[in-house]
Amino acid sequence: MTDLSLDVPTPPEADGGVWLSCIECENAVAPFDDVVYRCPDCDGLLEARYDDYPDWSEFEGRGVWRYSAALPFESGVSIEEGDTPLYTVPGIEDDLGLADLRVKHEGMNPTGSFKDRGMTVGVKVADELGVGRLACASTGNTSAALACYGTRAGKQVLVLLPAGKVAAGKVAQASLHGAKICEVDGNFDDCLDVVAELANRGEAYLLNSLNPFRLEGQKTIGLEILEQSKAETGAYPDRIALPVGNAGNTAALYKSFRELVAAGAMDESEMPKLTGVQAAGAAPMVEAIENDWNEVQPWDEVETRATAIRIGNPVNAPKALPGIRATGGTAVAVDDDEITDAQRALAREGVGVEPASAASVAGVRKLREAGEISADEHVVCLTTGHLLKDPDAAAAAGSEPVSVPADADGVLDAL
Ligand SMILES: Cc1ncc(COP(=O)(O)O)c(C=O)c1O
Ligand SMILES: N[C@@H](CCOP(=O)(O)O)C(=O)O
Repeated sequence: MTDLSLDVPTPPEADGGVWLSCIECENAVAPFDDVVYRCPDCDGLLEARYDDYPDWSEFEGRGVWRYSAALPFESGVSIEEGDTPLYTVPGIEDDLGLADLRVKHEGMNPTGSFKDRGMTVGVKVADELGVGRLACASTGNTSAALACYGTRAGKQVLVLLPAGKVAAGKVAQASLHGAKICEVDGNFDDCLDVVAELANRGEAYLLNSLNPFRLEGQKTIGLEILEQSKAETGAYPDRIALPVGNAGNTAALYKSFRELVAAGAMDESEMPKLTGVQAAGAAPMVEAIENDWNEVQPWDEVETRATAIRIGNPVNAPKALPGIRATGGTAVAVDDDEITDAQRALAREGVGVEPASAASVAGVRKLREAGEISADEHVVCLTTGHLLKDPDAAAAAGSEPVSVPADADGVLDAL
């Protein structure tokens, strides 16, 4: 398995101190001469590489672009993404018996998910490349963010969704922000195959997390968690638990840690343990970690209430599996009822999330009960999308309204 080294030779044609390198064969590919998503030699995944890596002193401003010294550009197509809250959740923290538990709520981004961080960078790259049509496959959030940022940049946006499997709020967002929506008779993985073929034919620029520049934006989640945790608790977290679908965030957070280590800004031993959580009905990454496999075996049939992570073939697994292992983390599967319980618990702390997001908290509960997380740990759970993304799931997890007559006594009688 690859060690995801950042120490690869700079290609002579690298422009502006950033280029792409294959994580498998370390072949360097100049970024802007060509539109590439995989290594032309071995089909491996690509990662952005830089001449040098910044330390904390080089970051200034707010949001994603605070970290521009670690990104391919100074600025992008922005609507003030990032800078999301790191909430305390004292009720859940007590219940789980943890020294410190925080929730990094990415649902507070402009379109209500972490995808905005990726799109502000990815759409900027698309603009620099001069491409006209942007496309993605999506379980919903990627399509909402791409529609929003792509349209703002004046691009045509095409999104492929698995028919009947995307939450209502997300389809509404993609539609109103101006995307052309195609509903595919297949699951997310089928949609990604189709959109990848369109991209390879040159019909569209792909902005799923297979695009390494999108993950550069998502890297800022890791940088922000570390900075906020240090400021608020005096230390980096011991562990970051996150829901896993296509495994882009796991890959991106690990890259943010590796770059800080390369800059001498963090010791390798300080990297938080990356802890991936999947829905039991879509858990190929968990299967690979549990069996110590170097590759995931794709699942053809996937099902879960957490539709955002209803993914059977996580494209970023070759980047994410080493991240989980190198940080001493793990992966765990939770069932749909455990996800809904965690969604309710978060809502009672004032943190409204969609089902996939609640998987992170459900996973920490499971690992804590199994004794795999100790009481003295400082844990951050990533909650990836807002409650209103999936109003049907929220209503089903909440309580039924009661019908009352239009008078005060009638209301009091119903209490
Ligand atoms: C709300 C939400 N949570 C989690 C995920 C999983 O993130 P990743 O694909 O980076 O593993 C997604 C999409 O994949 C999502 O939309
Ligand atoms: N949950 C995602 C699935 C696609 O993942 P991506 O990160 O590869 O774009 C979505 O919102 O569509």
